[in-house]
Amino acid sequence: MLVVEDLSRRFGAKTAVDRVSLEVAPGSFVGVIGRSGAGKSTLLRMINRLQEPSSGRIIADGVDVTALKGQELRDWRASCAMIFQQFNLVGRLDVLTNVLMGRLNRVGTLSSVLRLWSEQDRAVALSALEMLDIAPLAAQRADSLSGGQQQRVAIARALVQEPRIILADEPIASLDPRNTKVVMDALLRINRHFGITVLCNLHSLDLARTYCDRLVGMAAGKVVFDDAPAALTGDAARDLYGFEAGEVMELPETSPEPAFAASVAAA
Ligand SMILES: Nc1ncnc2c1ncn2[C@@H]1O[C@H](COP(=O)(O)OP(=O)(O)OP(=O)(O)O)[C@@H](O)[C@H]1O
Repeated sequence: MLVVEDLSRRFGAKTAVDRVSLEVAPGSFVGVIGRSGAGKSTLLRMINRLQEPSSGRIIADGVDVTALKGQELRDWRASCAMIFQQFNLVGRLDVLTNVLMGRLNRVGTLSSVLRLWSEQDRAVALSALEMLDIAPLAAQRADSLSGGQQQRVAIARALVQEPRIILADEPIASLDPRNTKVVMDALLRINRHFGITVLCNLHSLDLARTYCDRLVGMAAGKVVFDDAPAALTGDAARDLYGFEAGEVMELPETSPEPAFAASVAAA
């Protein structure tokens, strides 16, 4: 269980995240939604400790993550892998090497400097690429791939870290609709297959309702909605997004269809 307790982050006079408390069950697929500037990225970055909280705590399976230092902090970062909008691959390196970078915390310093990967590490990386249907691209330079392919490489790199949690910060924001579906399907597949908890910042409410089994809505740093996607009625979306609501979702006249994720789980 991941527990966020009364977590805040201030930047000068601005409170980006304001006393957020959440409990995230293992294996869930949680969408974090809200207007630009609501505090979604700052929340995810604090969970990974890329950003230090101003106050509050993050507890993972009873361990106070906010107090971790040194190797324990590095281990925590490896166990909650981040996926970014801009993929963050090394463009001049091939796909397999980019994926192997996710194993860096598991090999010795010398091996990592010399990039001496074991056969086992290569096998793990290749199987992650197979899981994401991009194994034939293993030898290609990362910068020769499409955006959707690059994001799948980034997900494979996250997967070989053997994380408990994946924190995806607007992972599809720079992708076209076809690649958006491929990448969201890939995240859902690894969530269901490995039971990895996914926290995913999403701008599109329609995508959030389609893929997530819980939605956390943020406004001005606070959690203002926390419920199943089916509870996100047009009125709730209007409360969350105000006049922008029509831009981020098809506003339903009645209750929305059950989430795709729920129907997959029930099948
Ligand atoms: N490093 C920083 N320095 C100063 N202010 C910051 C910093 N990071 C974030 N903020 C501010 O904190 C608030 C929340 O930002 P954050 O990026 O978490 O929002 P968001 O919901 O992820 O937005 P978006 O959807 O646009 O990414 C914003 O007002 C932002 O300008």
